[in-house]
Amino acid sequence: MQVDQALVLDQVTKKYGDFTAVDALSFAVRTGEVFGFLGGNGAGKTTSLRMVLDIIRPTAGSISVLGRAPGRENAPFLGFLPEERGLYRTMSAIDTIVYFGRLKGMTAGDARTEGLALLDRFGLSANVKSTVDKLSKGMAQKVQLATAVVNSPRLLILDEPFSGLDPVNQGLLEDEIRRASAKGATVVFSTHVMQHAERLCDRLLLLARGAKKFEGNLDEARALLPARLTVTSRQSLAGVAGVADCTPQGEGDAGWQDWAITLRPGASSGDLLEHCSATGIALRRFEERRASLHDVFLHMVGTEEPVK
Ligand SMILES: Nc1ncnc2c1ncn2[C@@H]1O[C@H](COP(=O)(O)OP(=O)(O)OP(=O)(O)O)[C@@H](O)[C@H]1O
Repeated sequence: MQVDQALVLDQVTKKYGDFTAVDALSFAVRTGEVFGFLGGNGAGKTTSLRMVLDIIRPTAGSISVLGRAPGRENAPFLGFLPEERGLYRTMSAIDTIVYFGRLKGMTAGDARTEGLALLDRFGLSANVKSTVDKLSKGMAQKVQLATAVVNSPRLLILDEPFSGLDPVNQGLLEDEIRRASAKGATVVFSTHVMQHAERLCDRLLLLARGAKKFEGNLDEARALLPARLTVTSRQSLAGVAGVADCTPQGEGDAGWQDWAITLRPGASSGDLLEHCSATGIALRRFEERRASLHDVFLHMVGTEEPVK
């Protein structure tokens, strides 16, 4: 059965004693999208994903995974890369992948064929028979990624998948996420590195101290921040409607001055440009500085999560 929403959390809370790790969290991941699950250390990302996978149970609220409650029946359709990586050290790379493929209901033959193709794609064709303890950390992580995608899951969940990978392998992982998505999978990945999310996500959720701060797409996230502009004009634009701040930059040149402008929330740079042309304010430069997801994150979440 195809469901419109691959994953739904409804008012999910997880408490450890008196401590609330996840606080009445609600969100939905649409079928086929790449969804970023973002938050700083201790925000509650791993706790949430573990509840989705039925490793731990919520204190309150409900979860729907591919239209069903979390549980073993979902295994054939799911792929999971846990934050704490762990494989049997004395098992070979290919046997490890076949083992996980079998757990998800694949035949040994199919798991082996797909496993060999994955090892080849991940640059590990010379390590097919190497035992995990003979692999570097990054290589072992790629084997673990292969165990997560071997069954071509409908829902692929990756907990901090980029940590521990060098830039080349981070790129390879981004490609793998795009590949899974192109094949129709829904992908949810957690990260505190905003650049990956910026490049990959259709939509994202910002989590802080267990609670949702934002859910939406990148443009919606950027719109949360007041627009910033760099303008070169002969006069200050302070006092013009929509301008919150107008600060001179540098020395100026023959009457022309650079200004760093911050608009009021909701004010648009287009309106400001129109005002300048309508009132005859001469401009040599008018550039909007696009907010990064990192800026949004700092604005919404602040820099610090409580360290426990
Ligand atoms: N078994 C547990 N018992 C008590 N507290 C826990 C337990 N597991 C997690 N926590 C607490 O719940 C909070 C959320 O932890 P979680 O691992 O979900 O965060 P995270 O967003 O994945 O962080 P990180 O990016 O650092 O991995 C933290 O404050 C953590 O200390």
